[in-house]
Amino acid sequence: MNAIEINSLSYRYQDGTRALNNVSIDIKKGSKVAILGANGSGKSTLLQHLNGLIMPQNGEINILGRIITNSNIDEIRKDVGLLFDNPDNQLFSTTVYNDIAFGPTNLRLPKDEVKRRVDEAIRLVDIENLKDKSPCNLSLGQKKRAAIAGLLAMNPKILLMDEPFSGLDPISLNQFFKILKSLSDDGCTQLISTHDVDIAYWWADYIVIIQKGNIIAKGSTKLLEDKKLMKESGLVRPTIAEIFADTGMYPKTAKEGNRILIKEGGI
Ligand SMILES: Nc1ncnc2c1ncn2[C@@H]1O[C@H](COP(=O)(O)OP(=O)(O)OP(=O)(O)O)[C@@H](O)[C@H]1O
Repeated sequence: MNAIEINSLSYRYQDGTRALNNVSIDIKKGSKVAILGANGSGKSTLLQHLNGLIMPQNGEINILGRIITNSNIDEIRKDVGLLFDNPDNQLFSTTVYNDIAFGPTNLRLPKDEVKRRVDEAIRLVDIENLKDKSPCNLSLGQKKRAAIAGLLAMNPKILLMDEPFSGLDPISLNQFFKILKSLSDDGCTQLISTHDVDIAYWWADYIVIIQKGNIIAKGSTKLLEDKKLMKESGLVRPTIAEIFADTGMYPKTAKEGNRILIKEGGI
């Protein structure tokens, strides 16, 4: 069953910029999707359509069995969380705690359920020490974590993340993927927009490559091994794919590559 079906979606900004051209994508429930493309290729515009921040001009979007319209978008948003590339667009309350509580409070959940969800999100993202601070006074990485906690407190069925890795240190990044893994185990469908082919290669189970608003390829992570396609899309092959090119071996991470070298190379 598909979580998201995008059919012939096109979008032109008011100044005439054509940001999406006839985009069609089906995304299975529970899948991990990386949307890759050069700067200005249309990744953010596409993600913003999926929670109704931008409404379709042409074409339609079906989210968990409902075609997005002005009348059902508030309902649909309860199931779809969007992590903005700039967390300043997401954080606006006086304290981190209130910010995380904003979404579940708006759902009119009982107070003790709001508190339970906020406490759990704070624990998961490990920002206990920041909960009474003003979001304006946080570092970029801390803001990102607070914004992620706000989304987690909404229990989204679909999580959209626009460039989520920027500003996260290696420990936070590791922790971020652990959170995504546990959400994924619960069936949450996840979409990430990124230029990071290395992460997309090991993390994703479905790849969408977009160029100047057109989908030029979609499918398995094998696409990222295609040197010509990567060049055409303004991307490069993942480092590990480059190292193992033409060897008939396809490790996804440095750790897997190292294991192969020790085994095959007799190191
Ligand atoms: N508000 C806007 N008004 C006019 N044009 C816009 C607007 N927002 C984006 N665009 C244009 O739409 C196109 C797609 O932009 P978008 O932000 O979706 O790309 P992106 O792939 O997310 O880029 P990046 O990787 O740089 O974040 C670009 O040509 C951009 O200049």
